[in-house]
Amino acid sequence: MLKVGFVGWRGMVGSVLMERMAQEGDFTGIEPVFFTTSQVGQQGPDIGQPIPALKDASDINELAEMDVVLTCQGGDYTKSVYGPLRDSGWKGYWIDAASSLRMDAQSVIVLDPVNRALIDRALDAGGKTFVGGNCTVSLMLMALGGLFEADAVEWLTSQTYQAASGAGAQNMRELLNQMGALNGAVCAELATPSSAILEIDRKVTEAMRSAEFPAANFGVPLAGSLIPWIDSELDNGQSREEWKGQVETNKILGRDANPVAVDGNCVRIGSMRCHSQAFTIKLKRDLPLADIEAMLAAHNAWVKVIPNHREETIAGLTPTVTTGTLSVPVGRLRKLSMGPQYLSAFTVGDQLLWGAAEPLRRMLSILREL
Ligand SMILES: NC(=O)C1=CN([C@@H]2O[C@H](COP(=O)(O)OP(=O)(O)OC[C@H]3O[C@@H](n4cnc5c(N)ncnc54)[C@H](OP(=O)(O)O)[C@@H]3O)[C@@H](O)[C@H]2O)C=CC1
Ligand SMILES: N[C@@H](CC(=O)OP(=O)(O)O)C(=O)O
Repeated sequence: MLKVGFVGWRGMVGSVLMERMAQEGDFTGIEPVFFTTSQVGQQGPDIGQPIPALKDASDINELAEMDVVLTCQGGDYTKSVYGPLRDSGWKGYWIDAASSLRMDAQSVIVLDPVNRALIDRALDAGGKTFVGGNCTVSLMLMALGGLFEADAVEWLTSQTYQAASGAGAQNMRELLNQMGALNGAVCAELATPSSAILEIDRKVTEAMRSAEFPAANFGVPLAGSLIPWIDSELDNGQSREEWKGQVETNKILGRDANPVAVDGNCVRIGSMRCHSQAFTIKLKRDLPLADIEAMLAAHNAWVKVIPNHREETIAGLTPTVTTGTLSVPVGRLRKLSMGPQYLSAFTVGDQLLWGAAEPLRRMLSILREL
């Protein structure tokens, strides 16, 4: 039975992973051991079976007892523990949510509905390090997998609308506090139907710009606004989040030698945990729209093609309907006026599920079946 050490299980991504594993009965058939960076000796999560007290996540000897270490603890943890653990001679499987090891030559970025063959080849070749992809990249490939599988994409540009959850749990709270602060600034006027909208707008703007506005985590207002920069700044003018688009897409697809160009703008908006993305896709050939829809729909069990009509779109292609589900709706599919090889598409996905926890859960299942 696989001895699996879980690190980061009580964080936001880790909690979603625990929930999914419980739903799928994934704790049967493994021996789970829970680790912590702050609560050594305390009780681990209730998973319906006895588990030992929490172990120290920095203890290399304890980690080396595991067949698999699955971490959602974050990049700093990975950087401090992975090297020493491997250097100790540990030959176990490392499954990670953080980005630090993604581009490492030894690691595979896992998204099995898209790259199961590549994962299997890596396992056959003795690969031991499997990392979840960036959320926008994974969600894009779940939505557009059919087009990539058919090698129909010449290049792609994406404009993202990324949720607060991508920045962490505190940021989700801050978004709600910002919404509350905006409402609080004008609740008297809102209760009076005759109050002037421009006066309401002036007060909202004043509240947003005030030094008291709760923005310690985002640094600036998100509610009532947006933030067109995610992650750090690179020398070429891209944000790191934008850079991940091309490098991770091609690594997942195993196309490093013949990469597809992927670039765009990554923007934080006031959604809770669903990332949305608008794509302009240059196709390699002029495919009929019906064929494109069929290709996309057939690619995996979670993608859902939404007909390009107003009612279906506003009912089925939003964060509100998608949040908390594994469904990846893709719609607004139409040829652009630039020509028949230019396709427009829009997708939404839960960034904590397919964007983070689900590929890791499924990688563990693949190991369990070996
Ligand atoms: N947020 C996202 O959208 C995505 C995140 N990731 C990766 O996953 C990593 C973890 O992200 P995320 O889950 O947001 O991190 P969290 O900040 O929610 O959790 C990280 C750790 O913080 C510790 N912690 C301290 N106080 C608390 C508390 N009150 N509640 C829960 N945990 C607490 C826990 O460690 P301990 O039990 O040891 O104290 C926990 O494992 C990221 O750094 C990133 O690398 C990957 C994809 C998407
Ligand atoms: N950067 C993503 C979330 C995330 O954690 O991404 P990554 O796993 O690539 O660091 C966002 O802010 O929406």
